[in-house]
Amino acid sequence: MRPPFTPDLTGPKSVPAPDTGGPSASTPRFAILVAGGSGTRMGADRPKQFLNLLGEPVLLHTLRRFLEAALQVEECVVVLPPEQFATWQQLCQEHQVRLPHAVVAGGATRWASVRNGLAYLIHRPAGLVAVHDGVRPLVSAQVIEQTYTAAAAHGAAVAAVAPKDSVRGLAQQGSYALDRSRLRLVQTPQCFELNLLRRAYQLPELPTFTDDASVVEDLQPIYLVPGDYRNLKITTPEDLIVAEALLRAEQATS
Ligand SMILES: Nc1ccn([C@@H]2O[C@H](COP(=O)(O)OP(=O)(O)OP(=O)(O)O)[C@@H](O)[C@H]2O)c(=O)n1
Ligand SMILES: C[C@](O)(CO)[C@H](O)COP(=O)(O)O
Repeated sequence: MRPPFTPDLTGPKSVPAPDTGGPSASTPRFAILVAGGSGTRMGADRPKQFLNLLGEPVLLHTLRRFLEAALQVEECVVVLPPEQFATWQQLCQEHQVRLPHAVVAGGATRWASVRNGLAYLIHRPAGLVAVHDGVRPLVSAQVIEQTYTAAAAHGAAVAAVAPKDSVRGLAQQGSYALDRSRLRLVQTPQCFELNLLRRAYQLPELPTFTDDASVVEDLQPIYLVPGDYRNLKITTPEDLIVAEALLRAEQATS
């Protein structure tokens, strides 16, 4: 694996004193933005994290959400496919990005990318870490804040929303109705005590790991915080159209 590099480090790096107690208001906050995927379902000419969303790459919007709001994120790690480092560096120059972040090489799966991002935080003795999809550029500061706060209280907290549609399970013959009042659609951020997430990511990868909550849940119950229907994951082409509309609406009211 290539060593991590930092395309732009304008802010001073502070190393906090070791934290001996549980999480508190002063617990350091970290963020891992995973953008190591290839965007197969989008079918674009480049990974969807670099697609243009109202003048800026999707990933830059996401980075701003974490670093421009008053969330006190001390260190932000962006995970990218190693062959895309140069693209991101160029985009950062083009858009004059002054947001301090480290860049780390991703892996073959989201799990491997998160694990690599986590490894970058090795020098941090404790804290709270948010894992967020680089392709969820519309996450609000409120959802991020509430997820960090809940993780401080419960160890593991994940943003989620109730399904709006009816839901059916697949059976060998046909399908059957599920009680949607007992189901939630899981989003990111997913926030954890740093050492809990480290322990979870030391276990072997399973095919059932689709997010971080599924990696952690054998070690710690997952607390759900209200997510936001606007916090969509850009996955297929129509998501980009919806994201543009939502962003325009947000800009019009701010
Ligand atoms: N090896 C991987 C795979 C995914 N991700 C990231 O995890 C998030 C959610 O993944 P998904 O939407 O599935 O992204 P892709 O894997 O890029 O898309 P696809 O499955 O369509 O190829 C994205 O921010 C993606 O970049 C990652 O960091 N490393
Ligand atoms: C992490 C996630 O965004 C939560 O909804 C989702 O599980 C990612 O899934 P994908 O298979 O990588 O699209």
